[in-house]
Amino acid sequence: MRVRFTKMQGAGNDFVVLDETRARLNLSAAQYQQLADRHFGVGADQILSVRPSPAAGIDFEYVIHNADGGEVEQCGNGARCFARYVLDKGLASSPRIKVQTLSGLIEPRVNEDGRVTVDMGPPVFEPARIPFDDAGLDPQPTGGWHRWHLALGTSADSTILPLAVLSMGNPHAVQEVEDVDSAPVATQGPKIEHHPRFPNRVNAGFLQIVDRAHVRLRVWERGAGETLACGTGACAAVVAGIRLGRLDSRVDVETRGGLLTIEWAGGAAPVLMTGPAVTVFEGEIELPDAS
Ligand SMILES: N[C@H](CCC[C@H](N)C(=O)O)C(=O)O
Repeated sequence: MRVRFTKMQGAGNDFVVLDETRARLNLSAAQYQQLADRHFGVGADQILSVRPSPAAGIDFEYVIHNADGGEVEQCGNGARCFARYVLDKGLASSPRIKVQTLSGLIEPRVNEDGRVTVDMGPPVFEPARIPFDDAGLDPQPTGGWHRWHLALGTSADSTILPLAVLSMGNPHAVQEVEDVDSAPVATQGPKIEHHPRFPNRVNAGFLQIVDRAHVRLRVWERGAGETLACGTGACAAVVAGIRLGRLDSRVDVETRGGLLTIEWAGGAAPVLMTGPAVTVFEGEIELPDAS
């Protein structure tokens, strides 16, 4: 089947955007994987589908698939590109929209300077809602950092990691490192992603705190591997640092693909994420029929 797409990126996290406002493409997991494949397809970290409003008062449905073909609850960098796309394509009449995702409503707004701010909703800490199996772990997270000490392996000498675990609609496990450039992202990332205490797997963040308003971050993403930036990962890392008492309520997050700004007033307040959203090219691809 022939598929028209728009390639976009937000801080280097890259996407194939599909307009399904007039008709569903009904793609299979294998076809999503094909679109995301950097050798045999277009190449992307995630595939974003723009679908019609599901209910009054909501402008669009926003559906996200990882490069591995699996559907997920949320994608922050993708939300900024989604807002840019529907405005540029004339599908939205306002720069501020309400969007339904698997994890609930988010509100992106395209700013005058072209950057996009998204109300990502409040973070979630209850293990069952992340989901995270904390059975048998220290119920009172130690050291102020609301974190659990997780063994990466089963042998006596396996690494024990102090991980902050929370959800931004999708699950995140964040650890503090001295220097992101030397952090063991490629080796520890997959072990954390597939750790049995995360029944739906997890995104693994590696956070370096530079000062109270500036951090550096790398993320091994569930279903995509290390990406140049992760919007929900930036939200989760800043929320964890604020709960630790180490960060202010507005933080610049330096990622390998660009700068994101995260704001959170604490408690049940929403997390606001601001960053770039760029259209790279338009194209068409011949996809093998659903398998
Ligand atoms: N890999 C994530 C989805 C994409 C999140 C990321 N690209 C972002 O900008 O938030 C997950 O499986 O939950």
